[in-house]
Amino acid sequence: MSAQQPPPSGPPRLDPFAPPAPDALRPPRPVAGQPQGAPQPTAPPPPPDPNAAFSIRGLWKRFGDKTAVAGVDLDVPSGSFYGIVGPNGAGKTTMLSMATGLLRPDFGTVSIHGADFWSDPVAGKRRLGVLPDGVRLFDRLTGEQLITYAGLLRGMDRDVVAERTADLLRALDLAADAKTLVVDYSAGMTKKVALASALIHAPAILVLDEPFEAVDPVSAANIRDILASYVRSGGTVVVSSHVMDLVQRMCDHVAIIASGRILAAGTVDEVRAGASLEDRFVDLVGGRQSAEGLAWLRSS
Ligand SMILES: Nc1ncnc2c1ncn2[C@@H]1O[C@H](COP(=O)(O)OP(=O)(O)OP(=O)(O)O)[C@@H](O)[C@H]1O
Repeated sequence: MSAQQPPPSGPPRLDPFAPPAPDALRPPRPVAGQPQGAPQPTAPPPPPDPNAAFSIRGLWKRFGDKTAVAGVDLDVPSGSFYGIVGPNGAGKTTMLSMATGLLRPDFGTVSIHGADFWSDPVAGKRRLGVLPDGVRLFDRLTGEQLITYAGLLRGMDRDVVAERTADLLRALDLAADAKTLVVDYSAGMTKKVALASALIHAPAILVLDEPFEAVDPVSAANIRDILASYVRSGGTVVVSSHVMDLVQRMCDHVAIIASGRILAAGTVDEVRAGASLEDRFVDLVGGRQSAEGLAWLRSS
C-alpha cells in the first residue's frame, strides 16, 4: 500500500506484535467503596535512591500471557554484596537482564548511582560487569582471546589487558587451558571464563547470574575470595543463586523473589529473622511437594 492511500476503513485490526496495553499489565486498582477485604491501595514507592548502586522502581516485564516481573522495587546499596534468590521461573534472570541493559522493561525505571539507566544504556553499561545466564559466548576463541577481546571491547590499553588477562586466568585456575578453544571448555570452565570477561575492566558494579553453577568447590572458593575482596575495596556485587547456605554466608543483603515479586528484601539478618535463610525462603515461597504421587518410582 502506498503512503498516499487512505487507511482501510472498518474495525481496527489487532497487531500481534504490539505491546499489551499498560492497564492489562498492572495489578487491578482497588475500586472505591469496595467491601471490606478488598485490596487496599498501596503507597507509591519512594523515589529512586541516588546513593544506591541500583535503585529499581515499578519494574514490569511480560512475555505474551506470562508476567515474568510484576512491579519490582529494589534498592541495592553501594558496596553491598547482594544475593537474589527465588524458585525456578521466579523472574530473577528477567529482572537482572532489565537492570543491566539486556532486556528493555515494559514499565519501570532502573537507576545506577542516581542516573536513569534506560535513557543512556551505554553510559550505564560502562559501570557494569555482567555475567549473564545462558548467553552464547564467542566460543571459537581461546579462553585467553575471549578475555582479551572483552578488555579491548571496553577500550582498554592492550598491555593492561594482557596483564589482567594473565592474572585472571591464574586466579580462576584456567592458565593451563588459556590456549584451548572455549567451545572445548567444560560448563564450569565456561562459567569462569565468562566471569573473567566481566571482571577485566574492574567495573564499579558486578551482576552475576548463577556464578557458581557447575563450578567445582575449589574454584567456587577462589571466586568467593575474589568477590569478597572486590566488595571490601568498594565494589558492589549482585549475585543470583539457588544455594541458600552460600548466600547466607557470602552476602550481606538478600532479596527473595517469587512469581515476579519481591517477597522480602534487606540485610540477610533482617530477612532471615532468626531462622536460616533456607527455612525463611521455604516459609515465604512455599511449594514443598509430597513425593506420594511418585509411588511407581520406588524399587519393589
Ligand atoms: N524470552 C522469554 N519468553 C517467554 N517467557 C520467558 C522468557 N524469558 C523468561 N520467560 C518466563 O518468565 C518467567 C521468569 O523467568 P526467569 O528466567 O526470569 O526466571 P528465573 O528466576 O531466572 O528462573 P531460574 O531460577 O529457573 O533460572 C518464567 O516463567 C519464564 O518461562
